Amino acid sequence: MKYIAILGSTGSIGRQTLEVVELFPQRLKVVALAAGRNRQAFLQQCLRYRPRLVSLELAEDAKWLQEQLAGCAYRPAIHYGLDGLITVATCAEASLVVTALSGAVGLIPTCAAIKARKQIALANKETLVAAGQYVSGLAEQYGVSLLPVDSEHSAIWQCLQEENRQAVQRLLLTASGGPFRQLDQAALKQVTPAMALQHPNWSMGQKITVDSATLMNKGLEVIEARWLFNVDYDQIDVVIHPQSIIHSMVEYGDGSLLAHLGMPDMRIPIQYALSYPERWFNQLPRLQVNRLKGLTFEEPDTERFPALALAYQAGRQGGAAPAVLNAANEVAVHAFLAGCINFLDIPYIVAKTLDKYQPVNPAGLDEIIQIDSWARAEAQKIIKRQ
Ligand SMILES: NC(=O)C1=CN([C@@H]2O[C@H](COP(=O)(O)OP(=O)(O)OC[C@H]3O[C@@H](n4cnc5c(N)ncnc54)[C@H](OP(=O)(O)O)[C@@H]3O)[C@@H](O)[C@H]2O)C=CC1
Ligand SMILES: CC(=O)[C@@H](O)[C@H](O)COP(=O)(O)O
Ligand SMILES: [Mn+2]
Repeated sequence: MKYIAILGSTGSIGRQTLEVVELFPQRLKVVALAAGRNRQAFLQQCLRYRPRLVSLELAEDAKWLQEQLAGCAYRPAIHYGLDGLITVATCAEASLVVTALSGAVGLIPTCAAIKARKQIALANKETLVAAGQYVSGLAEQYGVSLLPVDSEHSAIWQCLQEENRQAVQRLLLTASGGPFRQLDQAALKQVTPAMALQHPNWSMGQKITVDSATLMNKGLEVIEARWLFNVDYDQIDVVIHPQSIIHSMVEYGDGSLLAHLGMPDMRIPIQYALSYPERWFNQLPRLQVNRLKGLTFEEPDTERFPALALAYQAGRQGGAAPAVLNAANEVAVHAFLAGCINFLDIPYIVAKTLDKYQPVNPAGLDEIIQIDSWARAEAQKIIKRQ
């Protein structure tokens, strides 16, 4: 039996993780759950999975949950806030923590889980973008594996052969291109949040869906791949593949390309991270290769979608530049969703925040968090000046 804690259980990845848990009741058990503000959904999850330890973002919601469960035989320990996330991430009973929070809020609890020697099923890519060097060093120090959940990274992980690691030439991340792949600059300026939230192939949380539309998601994934697989940026390429059937590829030095194909269904990579090193049978819908109409590929256009180039630039610059990129992007996406800025302002705000940043090599987590806060404040100032 694997005992699991989930950070972000009410979100897209969190809910799909619980679906996978339901497929394997003899093998997976939920022992701790944490969520944000969706207290109704969280209450239902608590009643269904009966984790002993739970947490919500706000104290008032934790109190509300306590009241809802007052008459029940089931009485979990209820926490809240950042301390609550850390408590769930370090839950004594859990051997594996699924990090499914959205944004850099995942960084501190993930580090706490690593220090508590939990295996990490990592969906929260922003953790590795903001602090890739620190987090991968910490994982090595504590002998903890970072098991990829992100579909592209799961694909690469499955195409990497340990005996051939030296022969890897490059990683090829596929990108759908998002809903605006074929729009010109003038049309991009006019797109609304509702349009940006219509991903062509995947149903996901709001932040990552907007990131997919700007191609920032692929930029964050390039940085995530650099740290998960310990490769140089020169060895990571992005190719647009609008069908999202090939989830990524690994090119070897002899000219062989290994690709991972599957339905665009996050339960598959989530299950693999939970089952690893085993591969379990399931009844999920299968990819019918004979029914595919065609798989196509294009170069990404970084003129129309500059976020991808910004992420490569920040990644190559190193130090705290990726943390700045990530923080500014979180603020800009939030402002776009709130209707305060237009779609093209997102990469503009990220670029301007990076311009203001004085390069530093952060000494540790505290400094990374300080720089993250600084970048958020700078991005807000730029938005106010718009
Ligand atoms: N969705 C997908 O298919 C994929 C997602 N990812 C990555 O996985 C991560 C999660 O994405 P996704 O599931 O789409 O995101 P969602 O927005 O759907 O879910 C985010 C989760 O985090 C919780 N949360 C947010 N802020 C806080 C906080 N301050 N304290 C406690 N809980 C909080 C939310 O709680 P609540 O809703 O209760 O407020 C929710 O449970 C992201 O890093 C994303 O990039 C990677 C690949 C695919
Ligand atoms: C499902 C998943 O892993 C997402 O990160 C997805 O890849 C987003 O799609 P894009 O390829 O459009 O960024
Ligand atoms: Mn992905």
